[in-house]
Amino acid sequence: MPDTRKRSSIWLQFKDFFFVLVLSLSQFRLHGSTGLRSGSQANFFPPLEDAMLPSGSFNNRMALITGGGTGLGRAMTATLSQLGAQCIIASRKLDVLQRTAEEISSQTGNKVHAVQCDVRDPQAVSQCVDQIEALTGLPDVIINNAAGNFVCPSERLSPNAWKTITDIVLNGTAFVTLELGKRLIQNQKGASFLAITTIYAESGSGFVVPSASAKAGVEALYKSLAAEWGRYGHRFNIIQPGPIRTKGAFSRLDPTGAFEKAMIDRIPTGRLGTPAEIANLAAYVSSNYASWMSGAVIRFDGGEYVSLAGEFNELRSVTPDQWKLLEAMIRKTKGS
Ligand SMILES: CCCCCCCCC/C=C\C=C\C(=O)SCCNC(=O)CCNC(=O)[C@H](O)C(C)(C)COP(=O)(O)OP(=O)(O)OC[C@H]1O[C@@H](n2cnc3c(N)ncnc32)[C@H](O)[C@@H]1OP(=O)(O)O
Ligand SMILES: NC(=O)C1=CN([C@@H]2O[C@H](COP(=O)(O)OP(=O)(O)OC[C@H]3O[C@@H](n4cnc5c(N)ncnc54)[C@H](OP(=O)(O)O)[C@@H]3O)[C@@H](O)[C@H]2O)C=CC1
Repeated sequence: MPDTRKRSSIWLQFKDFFFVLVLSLSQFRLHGSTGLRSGSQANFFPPLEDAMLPSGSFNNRMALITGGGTGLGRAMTATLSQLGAQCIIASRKLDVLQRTAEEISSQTGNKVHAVQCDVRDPQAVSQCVDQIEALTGLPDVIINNAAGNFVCPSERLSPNAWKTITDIVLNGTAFVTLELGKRLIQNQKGASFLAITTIYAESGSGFVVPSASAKAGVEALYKSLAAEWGRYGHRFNIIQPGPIRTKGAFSRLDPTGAFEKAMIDRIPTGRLGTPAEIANLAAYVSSNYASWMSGAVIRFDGGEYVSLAGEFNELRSVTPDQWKLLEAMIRKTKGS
């Protein structure tokens, strides 16, 4: 390579490295390196971490949680297990699942089973359900939580990138739901189905377009089945979480941490959600206390969605003195 081209390629690599470094350092300086980052108004809204439902609420009940080895799925599994459920967690990485299952079982005293399953593959899903039937019988609670996502400008997406995300999120949820739904119907057993989507399933969002499209499809699937399969004893509900720190989500959606402060600043409750909070909500929706709830779409986001939606919401930054001036200006227009 000629010297000038070599020098410019080294400079480009250095520039990329410098960009990431500056983003990471500014983030560290503003918020510290770890922990639940929050603004001062978060003091009004402290998260409660303990299980909300009475103990034993899930005694003699079986729950399947896809993606239950990590993040939010793990928290939901821990709560259901603590409340008496026998849980089955399913995803691709058996070692991760087994570690989580052992940790939760040893804390709650209730068995957690680990079953390997790639939800993109309908045959694997069918085999996974065979395994579940043999281990525990058909579940009473199904939580479709597994997902894949990354931020990427849409013009950079390959067909396989699109297919990978939509296969995990939409097809995966459909395969699990249809396989279990059919077998439950055959056995005349009702169940609670819950899908974890996200707030942008409703609004759409740039830079996560395969995820937004697939999550919107999941919502249509669950609302449709809520109408069709009530007659078989099935309930279908949806939780749309806002941002909750997990390694899986944050490492793929904000890898440098540079966008986090702006995100928290626009959340009216001034903080991220916690895994325990969504686990309590998922437990309630999946429990018999919610037996009249079906077809519901529950937004659980600290107010982020409405905050992003209202075009005047940025006026929060106007000070009382500035309001005096603005009001005077507006009042002067009387009669004009
Ligand atoms: C503004 C601040 C935001 C802060 C956080 C906000 C939080 C709010 C969150 C809201 C919603 C969240 C929704 C979520 O779903 S979060 C959960 C995220 N968790 C996961 O994604 C876990 C599982 N993910 C994975 O296993 C991988 O990331 C996977 C890529 C989705 C699948 O892995 P695998 O099957 O091994 O796929 P490949 O690596 O073979 O890739 C397939 C295909 O995709 C292309 N690709 C992969 N990564 C990227 C990328 N970053 N950019 C562009 N393209 C990518 C890859 O090249 C392959 O395509 P091809 O064969 O054409 O090369
Ligand atoms: N954290 C957040 O801020 C938000 C999260 N959500 C949603 O919450 C849910 C959980 O996300 P979160 O806990 O943050 O992220 P994680 O990355 O921790 O969870 C995703 C899980 O999906 C599993 N998974 C991925 N691909 C497959 C596959 N092909 N087959 C089976 N399982 C698969 C993964 O396990 P494995 O790798 O072993 O397969 C993993 O356990 C997702 O539905 C996500 O969209 C929604 C809004 C906000």
